[in-house]
Amino acid sequence: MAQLIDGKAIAAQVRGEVARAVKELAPTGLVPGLTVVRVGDDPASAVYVRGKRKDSEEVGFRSVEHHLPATATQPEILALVAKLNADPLVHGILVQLPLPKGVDERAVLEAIDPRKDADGFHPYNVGALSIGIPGPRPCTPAGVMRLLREAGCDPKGKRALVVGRSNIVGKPMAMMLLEAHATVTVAHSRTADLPAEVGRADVLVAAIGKAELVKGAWVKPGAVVIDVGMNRLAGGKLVGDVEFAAAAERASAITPVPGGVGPMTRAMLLVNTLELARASVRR
Ligand SMILES: Nc1nc(=O)c2c([nH]1)NC[C@@H]1CN(c3ccc(C(=O)N[C@@H](CCC(=O)O)C(=O)O)cc3)C=[N+]21
Repeated sequence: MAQLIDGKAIAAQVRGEVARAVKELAPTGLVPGLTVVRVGDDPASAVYVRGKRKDSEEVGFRSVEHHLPATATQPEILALVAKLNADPLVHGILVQLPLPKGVDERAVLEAIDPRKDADGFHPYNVGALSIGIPGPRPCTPAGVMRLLREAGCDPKGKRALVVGRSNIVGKPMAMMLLEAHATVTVAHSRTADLPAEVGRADVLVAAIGKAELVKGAWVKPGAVVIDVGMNRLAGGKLVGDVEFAAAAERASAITPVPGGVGPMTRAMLLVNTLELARASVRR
């Protein structure tokens, strides 16, 4: 049976580290500030943003949420981002995605000052990741790297397979595994033989967004399996992109859903904001 990688517990540990760092900064007068912009009334976004707020307050950040109506126009959103860019108390800005239809997401993400980019989604920071310049990194793949480390898995020299090629998870995940010296393959919806690719992977990161698409029987015995998927079934149950029970019989370690990657995504947002705040006094 596989070792269970407890994302909830590791995320709590990361929050503890961030809280300690915030206390150490207090005498200097620096309080990391995270501002979340939420547009419209997507119920899932409301839940996520509430969670981010709770996390930020727990670690001692200055936490602010701006909620714009679903009818907010792109110029209005850009004006808010410009105001936050200019506010010295704001170190991290997160614009909750997805944005309402008709708003150009790319234009909004590009308008965020890259030095305040809590998600690491700005094209400058995407480029920085690809050539190894330090900076904020996308939270989900950064959380996965931390989970691997905590599970005692060093990707160096291993075959890593990332299933999914999104800008927010798959692509940055591949870059981070490459930086960690893995031999990286990226599979996606047009991959010819996914079971064969999975069968070769020592480290498997599933980020497709389809419930239990990756079958346990495909998993290489002894592999480390990280499941980024969060799929809500009709009955309300949350499942990952990997068939958990069957995969756990073959893997050496595996993340659960929920309680795996999700809590780490939130925790890494705090790490990014702390680092952005620290960098703000160095310039
Ligand atoms: N600019 C931006 N940055 C984001 O990081 C971002 C975003 N927009 N839009 C939406 C997605 C989604 N997301 C989640 C993070 C953690 C959990 C999480 O903690 N999930 C729990 C379960 C929650 C449940 O039970 O529903 C878990 O996996 O254990 C979920 C979802 C961040 N997102």
